Amino acid sequence: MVEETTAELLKRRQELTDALADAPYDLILYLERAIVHFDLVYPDLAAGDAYRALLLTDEIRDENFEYHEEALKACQAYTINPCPGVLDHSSLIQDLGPVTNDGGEQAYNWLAKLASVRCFQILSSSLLRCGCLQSAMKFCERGLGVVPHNKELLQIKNDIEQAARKRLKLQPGDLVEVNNLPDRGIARREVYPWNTYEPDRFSEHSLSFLNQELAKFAPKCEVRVSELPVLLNGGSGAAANGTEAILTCKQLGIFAKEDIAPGEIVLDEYSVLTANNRHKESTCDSCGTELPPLAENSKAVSCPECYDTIFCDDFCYEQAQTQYHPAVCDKDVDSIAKDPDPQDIDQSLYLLLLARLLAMAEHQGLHPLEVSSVKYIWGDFVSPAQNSSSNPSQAIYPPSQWTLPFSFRYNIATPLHILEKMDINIYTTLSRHDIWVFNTAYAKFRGTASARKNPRDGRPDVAAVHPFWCLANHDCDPNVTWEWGGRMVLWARKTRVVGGKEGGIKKGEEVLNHYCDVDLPVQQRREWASGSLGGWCMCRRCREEAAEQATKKAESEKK
Ligand SMILES: C[S@@+](CC[C@H](N)C(=O)[O-])C[C@H]1O[C@@H](n2cnc3c(N)ncnc32)[C@H](O)[C@@H]1O
Repeated sequence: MVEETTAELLKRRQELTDALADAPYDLILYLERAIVHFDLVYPDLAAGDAYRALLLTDEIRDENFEYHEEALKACQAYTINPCPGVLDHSSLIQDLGPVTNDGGEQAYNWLAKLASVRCFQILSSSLLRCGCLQSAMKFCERGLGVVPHNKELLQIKNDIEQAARKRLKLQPGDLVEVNNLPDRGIARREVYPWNTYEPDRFSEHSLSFLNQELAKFAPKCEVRVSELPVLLNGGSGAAANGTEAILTCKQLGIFAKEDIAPGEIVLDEYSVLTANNRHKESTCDSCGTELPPLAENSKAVSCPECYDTIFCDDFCYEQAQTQYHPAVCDKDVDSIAKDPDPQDIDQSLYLLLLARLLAMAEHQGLHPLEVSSVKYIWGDFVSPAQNSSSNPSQAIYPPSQWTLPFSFRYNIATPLHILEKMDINIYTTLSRHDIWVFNTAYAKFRGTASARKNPRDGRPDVAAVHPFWCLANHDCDPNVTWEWGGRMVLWARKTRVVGGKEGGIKKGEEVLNHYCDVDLPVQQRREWASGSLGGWCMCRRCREEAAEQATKKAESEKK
């Protein structure tokens, strides 16, 4: 029964998405799709639709806005009396006061105002479900500014306050201050049921493409299916220290096709999927390397069209020109998300990686999820069934199985703002720039991006995704080590961490990368893996060291 309903909602979602492709400025369609997304338990996507609808209400009401004509025309396809069903909601029309004239532009201004309040209702209730309390409260208050007695908005305000009291552990008399409300929320991390862009990563076709590419910068390696231990969620005892059989899963990994000598370079990868969150910082716009001080013999070049954009040398400039730069050249996107507040550093870097991906897609004429640097990345997705498993009306939001960090600012408002700055129409390009597309890219970046700290103040300010480097799985006794400075280089270790054995990688062995500092003790390595990978590392070294510690602890307790 429940399944049927989901199938019906998914069908309706597709119909509305198709209708939006034909009528991209129709705010009613956006609102209808928002409701469907909400019912399908994707409140993040509902908020995205309601926000696009809200922007269209502004377009209708201000004739100086860029899409005024188009938005008004789309709205005029509907009657005022009766108005579209999605707007005739609870006591909204009564609260706003009826329209006095049901013909001309005045009447459509009224309809746009009514629609804006409906947007505020959907935005505030959806963002509340994602845990973005500050944005939820701000939209709720904007709605109450228009219809102060609207029961639904008053109820949402009360719910936001309750959620805030719980989350901030406030005492009964404490005031809930909007500007102190937490705004970091969480959304579902999944291959959406309608996402047709995810490849079958284990197919012959995918593996042959990946291996063709890999051969260019890691000639002794190949991509193969690998069997990995399932990361353990909060385990202890036998399950955590390896005296029990461990669960495994299939993923991709990198393997040696030939013997690789100790100290030999295994992989040398160049990527333009980079981000820099400092404004006017002297790093190469393409590869992210710190530029040397200007000197007469400097190889650095600047773009002849927008002088502020600097590249290490002609190679980096060429890469930028062929892969992304023309899409952002002289477009005033440079200052967006730069010099963030300390608590926003990670989000700003992921956002700037998304901005780079959008520029690559635009310049290369591809859907963002088709760009080869992200297409084959696994985003640590959870199945849609598991994500929507709880009963929507009784669930506590956001539920614990949701794992994608989400905020109104970084997942909705700023990506759309960046597109506008790039002169991209955010309505007619919905299929490429829907919120689920941004979320999918974020999921892929979250598990794979590497960041570099600025040596002057220790703050991470440059990030990059190297799609092949990140195919090499982690092990706490790695057989390689790496360095990122313009290019990501992996070397075979001369000596292994465990037992000081000789390094090198034999033909057929897996390349064992390290994503954390392997000199840390097992407990700290596992804490890191829990935060970054989503569970305790179950590699042989972790299991053996945990077992050793458990034995020592048991012996000392006996004494
Ligand atoms: C950067 S990717 C590595 C490539 C990945 N195996 C693939 O198929 O694309 C990181 C993800 O691989 C998996 N992984 C890597 N090393 C692992 C390990 N030692 N144990 C379990 N899972 C691991 C985790 O799911 C992690 O989030």
